[in-house]
Amino acid sequence: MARSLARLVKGFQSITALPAVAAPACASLRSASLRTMAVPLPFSSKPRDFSLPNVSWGPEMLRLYEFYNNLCERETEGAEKRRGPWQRLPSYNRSLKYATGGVYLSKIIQSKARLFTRNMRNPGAAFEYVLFVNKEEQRCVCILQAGHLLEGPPGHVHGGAIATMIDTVTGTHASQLCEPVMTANLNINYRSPIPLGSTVLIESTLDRKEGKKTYISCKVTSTDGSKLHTEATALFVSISISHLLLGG
Ligand SMILES: CCCCCCCCCC(=O)SCCNC(=O)CCNC(=O)[C@H](O)C(C)(C)COP(=O)(O)OP(=O)(O)OC[C@H]1O[C@@H](n2cnc3c(N)ncnc32)[C@H](O)[C@@H]1OP(=O)(O)O
Repeated sequence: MARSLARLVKGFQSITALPAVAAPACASLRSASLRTMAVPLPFSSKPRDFSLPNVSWGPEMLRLYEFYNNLCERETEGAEKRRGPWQRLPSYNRSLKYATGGVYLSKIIQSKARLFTRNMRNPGAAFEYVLFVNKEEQRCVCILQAGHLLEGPPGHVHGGAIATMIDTVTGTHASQLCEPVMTANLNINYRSPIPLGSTVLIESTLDRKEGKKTYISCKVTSTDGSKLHTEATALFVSISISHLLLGG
């Protein structure tokens, strides 16, 4: 147990040493940058990246994915590929498992733990989404296809499912800007229902940062932007790892 905890602490130290990226999101970024540096990988076997296209994605979801994915790379005059203004964020269902030492924590806490939004086995049944971040503009865009298990009012998406996605998008965005964070406050105005099975855009923008506090605004719209479905504001507070381990 003592050795496990030591490895765990070491693992978290290596994760939190990364600037401006939350632990789950930084896993892939770290592995990518470390791979190019030929340093031993701190992460275990290949996790499934849930934010890549699968058979359940409809034409609108795929079209928007291609649109933002193309903005992740730009071609220079010499046909050389360079990093574009946007970056796709990979997404895993076991955040802890893929960080050094995290596997021990996931055993200590609960080995069956899975990220809420990524725990459906059936592709397309619930939350199908991909996030892109634009660090220059300090904004995030999520393309969401809402599956049939998310029903609230007949034929429409449950308000709690919408809140979950807003929390996920704004929380991921805040995590990109500072250390690990937790949601302190989330205010939501539901303006028009979201048809079940439809694809929508969730856009998050940074309002301001004040010390430990990050304020973010968010809106959910139809993919052509003509229909506003939901508006929200969120406050995230930076936390230390001990806040998670010791419960605040
Ligand atoms: C891998 C994929 C990633 C997906 C992302 C998913 C994101 C999901 C994020 C979540 O859902 S987190 C889960 C839901 N949130 C919680 O369970 C948080 C529970 N609350 C806490 O743990 C603590 O209350 C909290 C960390 C939010 C704050 O505790 P602290 O002790 O760190 O803060 P503190 O009390 O020192 O306050 C710091 C500042 O924040 C302010 N503050 C704290 N809570 C507030 C609040 N609720 N409303 C307004 N202001 C608040 C507080 O007034 C103060 O302002 P000042 O610095 O100006 O004095």
